[in-house]
Amino acid sequence: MKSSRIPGFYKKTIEERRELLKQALEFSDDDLSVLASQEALPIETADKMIENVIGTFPLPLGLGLNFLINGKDYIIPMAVEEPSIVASASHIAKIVRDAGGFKTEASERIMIGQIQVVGCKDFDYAKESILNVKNELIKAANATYPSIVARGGGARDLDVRILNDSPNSNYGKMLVVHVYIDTCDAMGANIINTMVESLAPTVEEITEGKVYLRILSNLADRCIAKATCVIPPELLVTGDYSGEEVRDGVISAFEFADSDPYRAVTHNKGIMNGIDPVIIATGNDWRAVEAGAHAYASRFGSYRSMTKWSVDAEGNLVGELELPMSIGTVGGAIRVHPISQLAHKMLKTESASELAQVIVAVGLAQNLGALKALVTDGIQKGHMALHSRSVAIAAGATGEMIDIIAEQLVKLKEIRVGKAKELVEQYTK
Ligand SMILES: CC(C)(COP(=O)([O-])OP(=O)([O-])OC[C@H]1O[C@@H](n2cnc3c(N)ncnc32)[C@H](O)[C@@H]1OP(=O)([O-])[O-])[C@@H](O)C(=O)NCCC(=O)NCCSC(=O)C[C@@](C)(O)CC(=O)[O-]
Ligand SMILES: NC(=O)C1=CN([C@@H]2O[C@H](COP(=O)(O)OP(=O)(O)OC[C@H]3O[C@@H](n4cnc5c(N)ncnc54)[C@H](OP(=O)(O)O)[C@@H]3O)[C@@H](O)[C@H]2O)C=CC1
Repeated sequence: MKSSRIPGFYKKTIEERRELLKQALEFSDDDLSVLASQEALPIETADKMIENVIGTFPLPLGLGLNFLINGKDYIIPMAVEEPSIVASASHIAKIVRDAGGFKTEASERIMIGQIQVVGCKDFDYAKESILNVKNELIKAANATYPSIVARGGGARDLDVRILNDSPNSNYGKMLVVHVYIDTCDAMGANIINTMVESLAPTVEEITEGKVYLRILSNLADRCIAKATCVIPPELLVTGDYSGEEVRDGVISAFEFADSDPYRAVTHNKGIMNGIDPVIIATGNDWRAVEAGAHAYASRFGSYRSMTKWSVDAEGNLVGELELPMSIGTVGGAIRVHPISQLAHKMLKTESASELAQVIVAVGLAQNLGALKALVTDGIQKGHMALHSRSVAIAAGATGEMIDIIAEQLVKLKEIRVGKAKELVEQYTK
């Protein structure tokens, strides 16, 4: 990779952008041929991916630029329908790049499989009995999936919880076995589910209870990725706003989100604006990551901000984002969807852990992009200017008319479909 810093990329034509991408990634024409194809996901492939297929649903694929993470350049593929997300991520990545880039780290990648047991005669005895044969159960789980063990992963540990133990509980008492599994570079749902299903009969026998659910948990709190950035205030100057004003506004916005779930949910939606498009472009399961991220944001008892923004002793703005990141670089649709294969090739990540770290860095950038706009000019200025093109299309503009109508809407400060329809009518008269 040469550099992810490609100034004015957005002002080029699509052909010119592809050429610049080819140069930046040192790709051949063949590498990018899937982008030029009218049918990036062949219908025959789509028909094998899900059920009752009648077509495909294309999304725009844009590039998050300027990302420097742990000293390495990344061009970030982002599949998303909403305007201004890609621009905003690139905008903040450019600022953070000048501040030395994002720093990231990740925990080991341990996912959780759950086995639910009900109707035990003695729950404490059942728990003790499972823990007494923990090593045998781990061995048995690994025997059902030798290939993941050969790759250096597999079941590592096991734990037992008793739920609804209090006499005042509304629900029946149940025992839940947690199997902790290293799924290597796979998200691992199928690996985990195979393992916990295989253990179920033995667990029933030992606990003298009935097993119902045998499934992974999407609260992947042992599969964590964390990104940080430290930005001097002079890099945050925006129009007439000083860097210190922007920094303090961002911190206050964080404190608002961290104190109020009504704000936290919008703040966190802004973070997922960055995360989901990368998850989708890389063929990963965005429902799994979304569910895990929001549950993790509630881990201290109320729903709070996923990010943390503070000031350090030198007056720099410090941003942090830590999230469960149950993604893979293999498995699921990753090697099936041609665009996802290209996305992985573009990212050049060497492991699922590295990809997880890139994704949280994009989430952190996206949050700052939104907060910086919100504490200065407001969200409408940058966002609506870019949204104006979609509004023009929704009003019936086509071809060169789209940009003309969009510009008129921005000038008139009336970016709405009704106004756009009037302008389209005038234009076509
Ligand atoms: C839109 C910007 C970036 C403009 O911001 P700007 O200051 O006008 O940008 P600039 O002209 O100074 O350009 C700086 C860099 O930004 C990028 N950039 C700049 N323009 C483009 C473009 N057209 N296409 C692609 N990239 C663009 C590009 O990398 C460029 O560098 P260059 O290439 O020139 O060296 C800014 O206003 C912004 O970040 N706004 C926030 C947008 C946002 O957050 N959108 C999300 C949708 S709103 C939402 O859903 C979430 C929310 C807001 O509710 C969350 C919350 O409440 O917390
Ligand atoms: N609640 C949820 O989130 C659920 C999600 N799902 C879905 O499950 C899918 C993900 O499951 P997952 O088990 O990851 O996918 P797969 O079963 O498709 O793929 C994982 C397989 O890839 C192979 N593999 C090749 N290289 C590696 C490597 N370096 N590290 C790890 N494995 C490797 C392994 O098989 P081998 O060793 O044999 O080569 C492994 O079993 C997603 O599509 C998701 O949507 C399904 C159920 C529930």
